[in-house]
Amino acid sequence: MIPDANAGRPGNPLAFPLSATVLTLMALFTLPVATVALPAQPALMGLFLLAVCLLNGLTAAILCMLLLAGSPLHSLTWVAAAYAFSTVMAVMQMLAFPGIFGPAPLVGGSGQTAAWVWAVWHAGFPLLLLAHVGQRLLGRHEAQAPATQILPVLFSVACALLLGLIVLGAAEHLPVIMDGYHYGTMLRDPSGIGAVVLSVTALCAVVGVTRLRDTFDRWLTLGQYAFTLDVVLALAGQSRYSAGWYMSRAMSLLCAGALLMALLAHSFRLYRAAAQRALQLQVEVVHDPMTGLLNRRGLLQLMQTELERARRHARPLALLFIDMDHFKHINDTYGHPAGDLCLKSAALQLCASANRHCDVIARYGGEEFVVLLPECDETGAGVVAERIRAAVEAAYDHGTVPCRMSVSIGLSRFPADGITSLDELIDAADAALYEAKRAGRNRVVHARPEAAARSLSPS
Ligand SMILES: Nc1nc2c(ncn2[C@@H]2O[C@H](COP(=O)(O)OP(=O)(O)OP(=O)(O)O)[C@@H](O)[C@H]2O)c(=O)[nH]1
Repeated sequence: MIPDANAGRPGNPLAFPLSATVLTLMALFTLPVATVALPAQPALMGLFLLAVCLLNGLTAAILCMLLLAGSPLHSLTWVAAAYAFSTVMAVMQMLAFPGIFGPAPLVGGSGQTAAWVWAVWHAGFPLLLLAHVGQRLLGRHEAQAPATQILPVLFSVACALLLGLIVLGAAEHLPVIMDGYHYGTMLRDPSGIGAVVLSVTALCAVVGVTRLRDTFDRWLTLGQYAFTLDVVLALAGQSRYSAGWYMSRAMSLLCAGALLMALLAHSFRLYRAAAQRALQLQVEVVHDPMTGLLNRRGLLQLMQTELERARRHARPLALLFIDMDHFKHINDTYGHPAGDLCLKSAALQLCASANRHCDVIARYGGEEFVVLLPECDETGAGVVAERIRAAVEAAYDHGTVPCRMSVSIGLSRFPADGITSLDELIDAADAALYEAKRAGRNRVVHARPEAAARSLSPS
């Protein structure tokens, strides 16, 4: 379902079964003592609802952001809606629960307002998950634009607000499901039975449709499993502040946190993959894939820096412009793969011949290379150029290429008369290279920039 998140990462296979086992054991240990009354902690309920609200809200927000960003998580749009619904209902329950903001509830005088908010909440969440299952069964999510996918979330928030406000305002007129702290009647009432049936149905539907195929399916299922246990334990407890009631709060938190953990792990993996790709692109954009040398873009970036450094510290800088001789003939006679092999071999000879740490070697384009030699005067550069020429020529004797090959090299230097910029340094070397070709190839020619400048200037 989400290829980008799970590519090559099946996740820890034990995490899901272990978590499900822990939830089951927690429920099994609690059920026999579910009705045991424990000390009332309304302030704890405030903290709990705040946490549930934050966890659900974060889950919904992250899902919405991923949806808007065009993530392939698009089939989770109704899941985002369900968590958004839970967020609003948690706020409603905070307002309706006595003892959080004062002895009386902030809104809704009736003692059963909070119970009705709970009933609506625990019917709405599984219903929205069933909508998610329906959407996956119909496969309707693929074609929708990212912004359209947020509509179910807006719809669920509107429903939660409307239903919540109705319950807050009219709970006194609804059937009685709360007697003091006791809500045992919900076990026989549609409000309780409905919540159980919907939760179990949603759980079975999620398992049946997703078949727990990927990480998200598993954590979504775990969240719904915790939600179902939340409903069962709350009803089994039959009254506020019973063991079952407290354990159901814990389950509610786990439901809110399960998918959030999976989303955070997903976001972390996405971020790490993006950061690695960005680094990789930074390298790729300045390198030639065939030879592994710098490409023209990378070379020009470095050259500018080296020229400024040479100018500032009055140090010499030399440039070799290198072109393979009769390379078209090599391609035509031996084929392009052989031509490529020759280029790679020539690149290796360049690296072996200009081997100072500061030397810069680049593939300028096609069968042209440039070697930049910082801290190297004309004599030294001539030695390196001759070494390169001889090494390329000797490659055939060493059996690394299928044919004889040679290079012509133009050498320019800085400082020199008439050379003040990068372009002039390159042009001077290029002109010298042209001289080398004209003079018969397989040779090194030193630039005479003053002469070149004179010859280029219109008479
Ligand atoms: N195999 C291969 N050939 C390339 C590559 N890049 C450029 N070439 C070839 O290099 C050849 C360059 O030919 P020309 O510019 O005519 O130069 P040349 O044949 O070397 O002749 P001179 O430079 O005058 O000695 C062309 O046939 C290009 O197709 C490459 O990456 N691989």
